[in-house]
Amino acid sequence: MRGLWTTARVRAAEERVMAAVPPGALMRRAAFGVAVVAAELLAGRRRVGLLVGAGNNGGDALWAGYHLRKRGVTVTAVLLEPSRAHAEGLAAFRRAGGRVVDRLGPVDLVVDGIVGLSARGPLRPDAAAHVAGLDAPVLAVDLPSGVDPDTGHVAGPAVRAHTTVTFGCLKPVHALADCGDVRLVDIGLADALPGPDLLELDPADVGAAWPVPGPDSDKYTQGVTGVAAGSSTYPGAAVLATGASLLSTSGLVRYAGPAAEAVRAHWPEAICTGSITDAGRVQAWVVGPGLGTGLGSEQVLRTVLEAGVPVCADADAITMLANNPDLWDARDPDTPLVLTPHDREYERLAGPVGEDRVAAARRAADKFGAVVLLKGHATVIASPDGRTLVNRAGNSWAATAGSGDVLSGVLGSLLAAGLDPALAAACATRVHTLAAALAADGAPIPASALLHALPDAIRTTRTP
Ligand SMILES: NC(=O)C1=CN([C@@H]2O[C@H](COP(=O)(O)OP(=O)(O)OC[C@H]3O[C@@H](n4cnc5c(N)ncnc54)[C@H](OP(=O)(O)O)[C@@H]3O)[C@@H](O)[C@H]2O)[C@@H](O)CC1
Ligand SMILES: Nc1ncnc2c1ncn2[C@@H]1O[C@H](COP(=O)(O)OP(=O)(O)O)[C@@H](O)[C@H]1O
Ligand SMILES: [K+]
Repeated sequence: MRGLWTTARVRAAEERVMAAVPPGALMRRAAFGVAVVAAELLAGRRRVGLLVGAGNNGGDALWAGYHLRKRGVTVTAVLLEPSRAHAEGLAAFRRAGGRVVDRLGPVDLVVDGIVGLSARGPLRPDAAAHVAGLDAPVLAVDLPSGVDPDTGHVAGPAVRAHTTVTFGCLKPVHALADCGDVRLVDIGLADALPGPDLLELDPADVGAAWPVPGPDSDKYTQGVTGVAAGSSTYPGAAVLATGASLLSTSGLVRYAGPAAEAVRAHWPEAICTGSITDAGRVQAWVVGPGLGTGLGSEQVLRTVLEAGVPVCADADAITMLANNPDLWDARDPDTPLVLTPHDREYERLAGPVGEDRVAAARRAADKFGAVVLLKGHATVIASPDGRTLVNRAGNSWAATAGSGDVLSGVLGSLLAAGLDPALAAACATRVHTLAAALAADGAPIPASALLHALPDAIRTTRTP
């Protein structure tokens, strides 16, 4: 499990540590770390260009330039605001033989020291002009300039980093935006940091949490998943969600709804019935994918919410809850509910997502007293108890019709197994992401291919 800390808390920790170490010590450690990674990326090549902004991020770049000069690398620097460039860093850089230039010529690596934790908004025009002309890989100092450190939002021109070297701890940007390969350099902040603001699961965390049958298990003890999804118009959603539940658990999966024939044809092991009223007992429900939003579907949703077991409400279930707030009354507030909206569904439910997806997920989790899984390339999972988990897909192969149905099926089986709902949501998201990468392997895939990669994805998390 990796923690991520917002800039306000990083700054507070830095201040505490800075008071206890010699002046400039933190920057020296940070810059040395940048130089080590730069040397590794250079792999024997010898030309580095620095883009240097007005603050300490530029200072890091200049000191890294100093260390690279000491290793015999040719280093040139563009100072975006010469009068505000970090004075000691610039003096050291020049002393070591670094040259200040107006524009970077041909180089093998660019070090982005334009802006770091104080970044606000996209790159300003002069910085953007220097970045636009780059054709060498970029090593970003702390974060790619132009990307918001706390939200990962990119509102205009920004650096695209091959690698990012960050210091002391990870920040939200590193899980929410594309920072390339992220390297963490220890500058001695750990003891000064409070608990993290965000968490990101490692595959091993997922493997450790995944329910597996033991000697005393049978099909009932592992939790029975109920799937209330699909319609005569959209039977595929039911097939995908039920299949995903079946492939995520060794326990039993029941399907209830008008797509029973289609589900049975694809998944003979599912127990299928045409109506929610004779579905039998389950330990969690998945409701919504392809269900429709008519009166009959509202009744299905009401029945599920009244069942007193954890519920994953997806797709049409979310739309119904948004259109008809009376449906909330059917819910037992003490029973876990996980809402899995994409941005448009979120908007129906709780207004525009806005630039800060973490804040949006937390708002809705508070408002509804539910775990909210806000889907996207970076998925944010907020629990009403304040925990927030993030998962960055790293590839976009899952952006295909029906892949959300697969996610809700996986999540339902983890809820039925009794996992904490926020952990269940984060594990399901992570495995979904891994399955997409494994299935795609560089080429587009339909959601059914993602579905069939679930066992391999789960296996990956369980392999030490
Ligand atoms: N504190 C520590 O102990 C350590 C800190 N360390 C390092 O310090 C970094 C933080 O440094 P920092 O706070 O000096 O500011 P920084 O991010 O360099 O910004 C400078 C100025 O840029 C400007 N600017 C803003 N937005 C912009 C944009 N979009 N496009 C262009 N320019 C923009 C804005 O100037 P303005 O013109 O608005 O006054 C802002 O004030 C941190 O990320 C890490 O690298 C490490 O050495 C480890 C120890
Ligand atoms: N650009 C993207 N990169 C990675 N994953 C994505 C991207 N866009 C969507 N996804 C993932 O794909 C799934 C899509 O779900 P959803 O929008 O509900 O699709 P559908 O309703 O067609 O099943 C979600 O798990 C989401 O996180
Ligand atoms: K930077």
